[in-house]
Amino acid sequence: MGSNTALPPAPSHFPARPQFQGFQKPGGVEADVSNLEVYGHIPADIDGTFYRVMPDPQFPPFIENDPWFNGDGSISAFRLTQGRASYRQRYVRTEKFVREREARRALLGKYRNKFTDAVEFKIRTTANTNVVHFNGKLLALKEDAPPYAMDPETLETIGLETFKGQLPSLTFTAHPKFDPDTGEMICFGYEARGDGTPDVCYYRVAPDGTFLETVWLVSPVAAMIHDFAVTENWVVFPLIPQVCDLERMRRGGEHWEWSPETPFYIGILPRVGGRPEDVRWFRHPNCFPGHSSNAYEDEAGRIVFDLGLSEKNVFFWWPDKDGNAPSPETLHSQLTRITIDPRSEDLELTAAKNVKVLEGSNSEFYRVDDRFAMRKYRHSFFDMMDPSLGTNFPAIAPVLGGGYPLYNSLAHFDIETGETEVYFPGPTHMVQEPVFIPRKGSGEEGDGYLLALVNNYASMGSELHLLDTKDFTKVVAKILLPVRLRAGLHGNWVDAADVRK
Ligand SMILES: C/C=C/c1ccc(O)c(OC)c1
Ligand SMILES: [Fe+2]
Repeated sequence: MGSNTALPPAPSHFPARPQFQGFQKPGGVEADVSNLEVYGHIPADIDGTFYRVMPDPQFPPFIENDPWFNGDGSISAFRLTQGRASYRQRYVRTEKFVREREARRALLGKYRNKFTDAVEFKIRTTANTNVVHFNGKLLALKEDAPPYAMDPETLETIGLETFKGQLPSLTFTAHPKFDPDTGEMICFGYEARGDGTPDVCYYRVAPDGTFLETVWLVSPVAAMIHDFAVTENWVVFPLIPQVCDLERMRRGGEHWEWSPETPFYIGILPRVGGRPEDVRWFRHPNCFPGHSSNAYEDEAGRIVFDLGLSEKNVFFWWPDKDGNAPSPETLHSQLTRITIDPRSEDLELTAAKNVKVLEGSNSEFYRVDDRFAMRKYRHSFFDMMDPSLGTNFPAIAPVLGGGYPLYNSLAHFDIETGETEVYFPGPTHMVQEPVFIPRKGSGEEGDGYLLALVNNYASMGSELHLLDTKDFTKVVAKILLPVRLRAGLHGNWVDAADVRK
C-alpha cells in the first residue's frame, strides 16, 4: 500500500473476547527481577535457565476476533542457580514489533494473511511459538518465517537468522529436533516457497551452523505441519488437516480452514540422503495430530511414533467451510502410539494395525528426557486435564479468559509399567508446558526435575512449580512471579554447563 493510503482505525483497548480477557488480558510487560520469592527449596544441583515464549500482543488488533496465536512473541528467562531464581522478560524485536512500536498502533492484519496488513512487511512473523538454544544463540521461532536470533543472557534481539544465507526455505519449523549425541539440529519448513505452496523443505544443520543437507518435498495438500519427529534413520511429517487456500486469503479470509475430508497424512523420509521421490505419504482417517512425545525404531525397523491425537479440530477458532467447529470443552487429546513400517507397500494406516492409545487421559505438551530423544524411551511428562482432581471451575470461570484448551495438572507416564503419576497444583490453578531437568550426575532416563509455569487465578499471578521426578506428586519449590504471564506455547531448559562461554 502507498503512504497516502488511510490506515484502518486502530482501537485503543483490547476487545471483549475470551482470548483478551481475565488471565489472557495482554500484559505488555518487560521486566528484570533479580530475586524471586521461593517457597520450598531449589536443589543446589539445578543450574540453568528455563526459556519460554508467549504470544502477547503489543497493540490491540484492528481485525475481528484475532486468535491467541497472532500475538507478539515475548520471551521469559527464568535463571535458577545456587538455590535462587531471577527473571527477565523481553519482546522479540521482530520487524512487525519495531514498526508497530514506531507507529504506536497495530499494522499487521490477520494471522498469516499478508493481504489484510495495513502496510507491507518484508517479514511478518511474530516469533511467538518456541525458543531454542543453538550454536550460542537463542532462536525465537514461528513456523511462518526464519528464526529471530537473541542473546541468551540479555534477551536482546540480534536479528533475523538466515544462517549466513544458507537457509534455503522461507519458513522454519517451531519444533526443530536436536540429536543428543551429535548436537545436530534437524528442521523443516512447510509452505516453504510461500503462502499456500505445498512445498516442504527438509534440512539438517551441524552444531556450528553449517547446513549439511537440504531436500525439497511436495506434500499431498497445503496443510499445517506443526510438530514432527525424528528417529535414527527416518523423519516423520504429520499433516494437520487444516488447509491453506491462497484465493481465500486474497479475499481477506483465514489462512487455515479445517478440512474433514482430508485424511491425516504422515510423510516418511530417510533422515540422511533422501531424495524428493523417496518421501512416502501414509494415510489415516481424518483426525488432529498434536505434539510429538518421541519417536524411535523398534527391533523390526518399524517407526514407533508417539504423539497427542484428537478426533476433533483442536484449532476450533479455524472452523470448516460451513463454520463448524467443536466447543473447546469437548476436545480430548490422548497420548497415542502410531507404528509404521517405512517400507510397507500398504500406505493405509488403520486403528487395528497401526494405532494404540498409550494413555487415555486428556493430555498435551509432552516432554521427554531429551538425552533419550530419537531413541527408545520409557518416560513421558505432560499437561493433563482431569476435572475430577478438584479444580474450582465456578470460582475461576470469571477470570479464566480463553481461546485455547486448558490443563489443570502435570503427569508422568511410565510407558513400561503403564502407570501415571499426577501433580495437582491447586484448585485455582492451570499449568503450562513443562520442561525436564536431568539430575546432575545421573544418566538414568527421567531422573531429575520437572519445571512448569503455573497460572494462579486466585492471585492472578504466575508461579513456577518445581517437582522431583522421584516424588512426582509433591512440589519441591514454588517460585512466585510479581507478574501475570498469559498462556504461552513452548520453551526449553538450557543447562549452564551447555552455554558456550
Ligand atoms: C499448539 C500450538 C501450535 C501452533 C501452531 C501454529 C502457530 O502459528 C502457533 O502460534 C503460536 C502455534
Ligand atoms: Fe507446538
